[in-house]
Amino acid sequence: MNTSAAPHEMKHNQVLILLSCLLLGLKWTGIWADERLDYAFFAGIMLVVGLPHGAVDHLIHIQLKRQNELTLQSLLRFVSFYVALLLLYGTVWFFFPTMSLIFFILLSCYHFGQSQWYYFFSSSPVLSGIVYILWGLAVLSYIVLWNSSEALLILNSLIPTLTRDNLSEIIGNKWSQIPTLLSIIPAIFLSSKFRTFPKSVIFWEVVSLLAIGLVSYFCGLLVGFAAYFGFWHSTKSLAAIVRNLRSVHPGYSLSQFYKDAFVFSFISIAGIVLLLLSLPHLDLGIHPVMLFFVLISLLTFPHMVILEQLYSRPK
Ligand SMILES: CC1=C(/C=C/C(C)=C/C=C/C(C)=C/C=O)C(C)(C)CCC1
Repeated sequence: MNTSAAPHEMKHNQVLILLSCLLLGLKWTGIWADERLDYAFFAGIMLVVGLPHGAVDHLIHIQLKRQNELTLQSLLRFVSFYVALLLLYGTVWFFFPTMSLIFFILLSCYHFGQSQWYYFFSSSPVLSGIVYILWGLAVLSYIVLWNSSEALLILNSLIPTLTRDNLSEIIGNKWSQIPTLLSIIPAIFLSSKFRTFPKSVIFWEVVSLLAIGLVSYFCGLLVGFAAYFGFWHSTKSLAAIVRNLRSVHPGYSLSQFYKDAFVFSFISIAGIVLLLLSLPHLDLGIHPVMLFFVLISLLTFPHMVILEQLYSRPK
């Protein structure tokens, strides 16, 4: 348990809740109605925090390995490891898309839960792993199941058998109730923390889930995902990364972070834009947003391995 992190996580949650209210206000009043704004918001979030938060993994890696300096040799070794994992996972996606999607979703849920609730755990990797996955599943279900038509359109281009009819046969037509059911276990977990954490910390975690749910429900798939991914996941991971680097390089600042993140953010953006532009010529029959998620999953796979080491490091 890391109770000393609770106050700043609570403040962070409050700021993000405020941002979510602002977003909901813009949507409800009709000021934000143009669909092009949804795409612009999605792209903006990816550029400003989404991609950069995963672009200093090389620095975290050398810091965790207790090497003081980044040498050309250590950078090359790291990049080879990254590219090897990326290519391996890319090949698996190509041959086994359904299995890869399930793997990606479970890993993402774990990664999402970890960035939000890491401070509730210090040991017990099994319990924390289960709780992280369940938290992530609840949040992802708000985003995907409350926007199921949009989500199916994207998913269907990768897995043609994934249709509403086929899914209804498995889970019936009670889609929209699944997110509420999935919220029960994180809620039970939070109530078990009343004795060890201040009530206000628990309260703002509940409101955070509510805010993510409301934005997902009212703002559509793209904005719902971008708001969760950008506001909550990326800024929280980014804060953890900066805190970590600051523990070794006192005075490490946000502007230094963005300078350090520039090269790999630029390479990722250029790669994604290139692949999306060449999509019409590749004849893959895959929806551009789905291709984007596959590309993100490739970049995210090695990133999750590095962040796992950062969060599970003894405090
Ligand atoms: C929203 C959404 C999906 C899930 C996306 C996920 C799970 C993204 C995870 C990103 C991560 C983990 C980034 C890490 O930094 C699907 C199901 C692919 C398609 C429908 C829309």
